[in-house]
Amino acid sequence: MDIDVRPSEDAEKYLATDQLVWFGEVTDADIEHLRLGLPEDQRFAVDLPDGPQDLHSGVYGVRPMEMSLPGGSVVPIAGLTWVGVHPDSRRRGVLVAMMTDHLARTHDDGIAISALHASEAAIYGRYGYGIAALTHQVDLGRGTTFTAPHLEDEVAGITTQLVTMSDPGVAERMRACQLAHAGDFPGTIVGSSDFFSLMSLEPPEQLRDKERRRIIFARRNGEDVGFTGLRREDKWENARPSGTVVVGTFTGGPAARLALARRVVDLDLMGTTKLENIGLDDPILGWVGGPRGTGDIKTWDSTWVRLVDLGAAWPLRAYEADCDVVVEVEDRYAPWNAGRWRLTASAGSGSAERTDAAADLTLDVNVLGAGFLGHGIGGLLRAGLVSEHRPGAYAELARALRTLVAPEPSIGF
Ligand SMILES: CC(=O)SCCNC(=O)CCNC(=O)[C@H](O)C(C)(C)COP(=O)(O)OP(=O)(O)OC[C@H]1O[C@@H](n2cnc3c(N)ncnc32)[C@H](O)[C@@H]1OP(=O)(O)O
Repeated sequence: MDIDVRPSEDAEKYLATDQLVWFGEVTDADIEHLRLGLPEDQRFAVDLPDGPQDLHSGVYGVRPMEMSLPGGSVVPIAGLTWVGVHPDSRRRGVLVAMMTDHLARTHDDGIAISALHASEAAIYGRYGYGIAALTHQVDLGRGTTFTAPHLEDEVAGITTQLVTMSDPGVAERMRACQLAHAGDFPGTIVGSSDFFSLMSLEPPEQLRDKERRRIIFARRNGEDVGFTGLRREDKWENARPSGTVVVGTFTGGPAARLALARRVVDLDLMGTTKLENIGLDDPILGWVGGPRGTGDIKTWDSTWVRLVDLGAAWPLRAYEADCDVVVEVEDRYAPWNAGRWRLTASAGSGSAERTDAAADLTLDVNVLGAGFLGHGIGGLLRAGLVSEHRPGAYAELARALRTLVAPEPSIGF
């Protein structure tokens, strides 16, 4: 059955479908959330002929965003989000139709990369997305000490400033800071100003007993040089204050991050600091002497990347090692990518050209997405997810894609 995917012109129906999938009721705040979160022409829907009358059978949306790549370029990407299929329409191919539509539209719009945060691990690999950045969630005790002798001079010049997310100008300051540091932290996703304003929308029914999100800026010579977001949760145990401060992504250079980390483990009346989004090579683990210098530590997938246009995407980033490999790319959902490519990297620059030469490797396009931000993919050959026809060819490709430092996890979107 051919399933038609069209722009949704009915914001309330779109929202109500999303809220059914994500178990909520539509409120005035959700309408504002949708307005800030998704441009009107980036909301798409399916209405199956025998589907629900009052709701869509499926919805998805795209946030126009930017992402930094190895080498420092910051490029436009399609941020796939709000994917949901009505419970009565599940497992009838609605998602397949929506993903096919998304990839074709993104390609037609000249955007080479799509990215997302997945709700479940099993959904997006088949559509060509690979796990391109991992994230740690790390618990730290009150007053954890951080050792970084070669940053101390720089940290001494940094002060911190606590503000509330909804204070005037905060969203703009956050975006400016993120953009300024994105190039040094490949994998950073930079949202539009609306995206940051969206984060300050915290209606009472969502907050319940939580405090509003606060932002701490790191400042040097009167300028912002970094920030992080936090929310404190109040708790008393045996007459002692033992609250938890939940901290989001750190933005800024290493010295700003150190100043911010020291600040968030030293908040009055808190017992534990939960860092929710720390990259695999984040300096935090070095500062505390390794994983046993923390409390609980967990690892999850962060950004999933999809090369929508392989030929256009490959030269957008820089490469730390050379390679020259012929790859047979399997790509069921973006057939314009499928087939044989000569992928090269030389003196930092990449080029992707069509070729008839014999293939050195056969792999799904999701493998290239997984490696595109610099995350190590060498293990996928051992895992049997790549087929190698010329010994050593995969090592060449994986070394070229890998960066010295693992990519930055991104803020959820
Ligand atoms: C970027 C984001 O927005 S992430 C948010 C994703 N949305 C959600 O998790 C909301 C809850 N879930 C849903 O709405 C739906 O179950 C969806 C969107 C995940 C899947 O929609 P469906 O229309 O049922 O998927 P569809 O029928 O097209 O199935 C496509 C294939 O994916 C498989 N699949 C779909 N969902 C899952 C899943 N959660 N786990 C494993 N496999 C899955 C199907 O089995 C099918 O496989 P097949 O081709 O081998 O038969």
